[in-house]
Amino acid sequence: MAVSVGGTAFDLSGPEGAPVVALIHGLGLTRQSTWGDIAPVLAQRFRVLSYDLCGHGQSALPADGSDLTVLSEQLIALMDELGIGQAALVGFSLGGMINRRCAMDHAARVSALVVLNSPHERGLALQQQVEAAARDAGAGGPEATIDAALARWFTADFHRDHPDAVADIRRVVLANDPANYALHRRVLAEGVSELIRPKVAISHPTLVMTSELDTGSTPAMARTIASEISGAETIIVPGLKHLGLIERPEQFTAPMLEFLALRAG
Ligand SMILES: O=C(O)CC1=CCC(=O)O1
Repeated sequence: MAVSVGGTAFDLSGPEGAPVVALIHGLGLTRQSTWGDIAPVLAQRFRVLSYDLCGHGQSALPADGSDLTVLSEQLIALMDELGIGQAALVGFSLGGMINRRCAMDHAARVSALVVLNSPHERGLALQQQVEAAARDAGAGGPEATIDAALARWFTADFHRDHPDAVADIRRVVLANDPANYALHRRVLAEGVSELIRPKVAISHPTLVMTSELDTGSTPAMARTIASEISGAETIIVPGLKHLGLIERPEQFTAPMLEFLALRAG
């Protein structure tokens, strides 16, 4: 692990000189908890950059508030410091909102996008639920939403067969600074509005994936995201929920590798 001048904790692995793939985790998670099983597989072929979002894991708290622009600039500053001109951006959930913001604001720095289990226009009822969760987190921190989140994120089979893995994720989420967690829950709730029918067209090669049973980043949303990006492909992974990439990482790495091998260079 290393820490950038701006206070971002990161890991860089894989062959020097290979195309760079940057991995962006989701709300309340960390680079290691999200990409621990995936980064080593990608690093057999790509130079892999994974890092902790502002105020998450081992990265410094945001200096002055946060939104998708702050989070996208965090990645660009890290790439600048590491001398990375261009990278394929793989973003999970909130990370899949950050990579879309980055593609709009820094098109030339992005070779391709992989948007994983990431939300889009929610409809009134779901939007109100997500905003209520942000208010609950504002009042009670990650404790207030963790039980509902773990039920939404993992299948009943995974809860039964892998209680230790679920407990690990619970610990990671509960370790968050409460104010920072609530702040980023608001970014997750409110940030989608700037991504719907994007004002700046995204035209990068794009793969959009989600899980069949993901109720917050639904298959319909994935198809809509793809419909707004020219030529984007969509894959729906059967039988999994929001954190399908932790439950069955190979279901995500295989199509990602195939896509990135053709498009990340
Ligand atoms: O809490 C949710 O279900 C949504 C979410 C999880 C990680 C992320 O970025 O958003």
